[in-house]
Amino acid sequence: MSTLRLALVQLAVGAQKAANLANARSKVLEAARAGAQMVVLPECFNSPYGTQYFAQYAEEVGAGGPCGESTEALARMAQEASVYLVGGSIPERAGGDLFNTCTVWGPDGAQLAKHRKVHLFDIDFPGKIVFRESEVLQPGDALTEFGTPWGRFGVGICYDMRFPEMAMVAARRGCIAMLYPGAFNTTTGPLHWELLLRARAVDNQIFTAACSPARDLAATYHAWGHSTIVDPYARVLATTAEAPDIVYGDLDLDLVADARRSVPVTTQRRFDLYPDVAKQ
Ligand SMILES: NC(=O)CCC(=O)C(=O)O
Repeated sequence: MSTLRLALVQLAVGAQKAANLANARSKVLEAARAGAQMVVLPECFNSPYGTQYFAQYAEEVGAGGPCGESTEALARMAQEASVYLVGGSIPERAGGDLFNTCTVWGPDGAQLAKHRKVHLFDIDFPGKIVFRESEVLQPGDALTEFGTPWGRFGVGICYDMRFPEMAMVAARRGCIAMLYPGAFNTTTGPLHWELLLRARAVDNQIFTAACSPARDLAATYHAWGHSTIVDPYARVLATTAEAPDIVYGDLDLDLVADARRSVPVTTQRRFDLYPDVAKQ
């Protein structure tokens, strides 16, 4: 189990939820036919991305199995394709609250994890973009990992990748990769998307991957695209532009130990000098 074929489905997401689910299914099956063993879908894969849409597209999301149209579809497609499926994210309704939530499914269709976006995307980039998820969403309150035959994986959603502590804690707990369904935009994407993925990778000597929706210039939010996989040396292993695509990467898992042997920062930390940094 020292190589993993990972696929990121850069999906064209539109206004019809049923069409988004059907399109996701067909791309997950296509990735599986191409040998993918784990597939990642984008942030907000069943709905356009925007605070005005979340309530309309929201569904309940269980922790122990499917309970709405989208999670039922995810469980079925993981099983049909026989892959580990990181099911992007969907707007989740829980009581009176809404969350931005990722679910993870095993090849038998069992639910392995549920992550609610912890850091909400609230920015004001003068003259470029104002976005405030917190106007309609609540933040999650837990970090998320799941186990596979290849090792443990951490999950974050988009803006979560800006917070190094999250990836650092996952790596110190033994995760070999951080996976981020994400939808950066045409302002922050060119500035920071690849930089952040490579930074999280080099700091922690893990793989990182982020899966975006394809860009739709008719939508209210223009996703950056550029779904990307980075290795533990912070090299870009696979990437794409903004059109619908599937990005494949063959992850040589020995590279995690290899990078840590070559540049042994994991054993050289000086917690005596920064004791307030979580030593997990
Ligand atoms: N959906 C998001 O969280 C977008 C994050 C983003 O664009 C950023 O710059 O951060």
